[in-house]
Amino acid sequence: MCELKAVKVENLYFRYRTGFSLENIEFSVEEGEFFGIIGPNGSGKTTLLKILSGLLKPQKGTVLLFGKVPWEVSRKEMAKTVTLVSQDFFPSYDFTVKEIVEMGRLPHQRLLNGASKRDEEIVLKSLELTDTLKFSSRTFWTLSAGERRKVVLSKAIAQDTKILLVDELTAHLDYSNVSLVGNVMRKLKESGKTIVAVFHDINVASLLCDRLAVMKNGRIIKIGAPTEVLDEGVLRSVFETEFVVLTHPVTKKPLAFLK
Ligand SMILES: Nc1ncnc2c1ncn2[C@@H]1O[C@H](COP(=O)(O)OP(=O)(O)OP(=O)(O)O)[C@@H](O)[C@H]1O
Repeated sequence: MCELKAVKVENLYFRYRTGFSLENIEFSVEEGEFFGIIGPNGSGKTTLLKILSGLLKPQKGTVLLFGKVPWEVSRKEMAKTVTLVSQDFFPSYDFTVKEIVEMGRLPHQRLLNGASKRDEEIVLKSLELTDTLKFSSRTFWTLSAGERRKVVLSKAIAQDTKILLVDELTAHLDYSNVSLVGNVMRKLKESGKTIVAVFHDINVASLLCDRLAVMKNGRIIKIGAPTEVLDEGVLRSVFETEFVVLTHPVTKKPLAFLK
């Protein structure tokens, strides 16, 4: 019997009214896999994540998350299956960090019942994991961009979905926080979560991901292990600039540098 894929996309076509389109998108992600998406600005990476999260509906093709079509299940069921850690999270009220992370537990609560002791424990653990517990009583907008990024990730961790979609995992983070967030993602993967993440830093993608997809002009150009994708020829044709690819002396993963 064929095992259910965490993510399965077939023959996907999506077009914005302004003209940009995603075409012939086909890939699948195994449960527990860390799948990275790289590609130039405007190649369609965020649009693809929004489709996977159910925020946008494609005009053609199939999208299945554990066998279910995102826009055909209830919002509550979706919110237990998948979460999108987006670049643009703008709370409309000056919530505290703790209140933001508590929002991640809402899909698990019954109307009027409020937060349980377990919800509280999960919120605290999520804050601890990303080292944001120290900010828990500060309001979201008093934090730096990098600190806010980690809070939004904490909220997603508290939501405890089977799939995490992460747009620009390391944007605004310094080296110690890239390392911290990388370790958090590894722990999530070890606990069985499926992660699909967009990266601008292809070397961080190489170090963290099991497989990578490279996008250009709304199409997937190549999918494979980092060693197959971080190839000088592939990178040159996708980013239209020269690269040199070396091997990380410790992890043996490929690392790409501008020539
Ligand atoms: N809501 C929208 N309406 C119309 N066009 C859009 C919309 N959102 C994005 N686009 C366009 O679709 C294209 C792909 O955008 P998308 O944000 O998916 O690219 P990306 O690969 O994530 O880019 P970046 O690396 O710069 O974040 C771009 O040309 C963008 O201008």
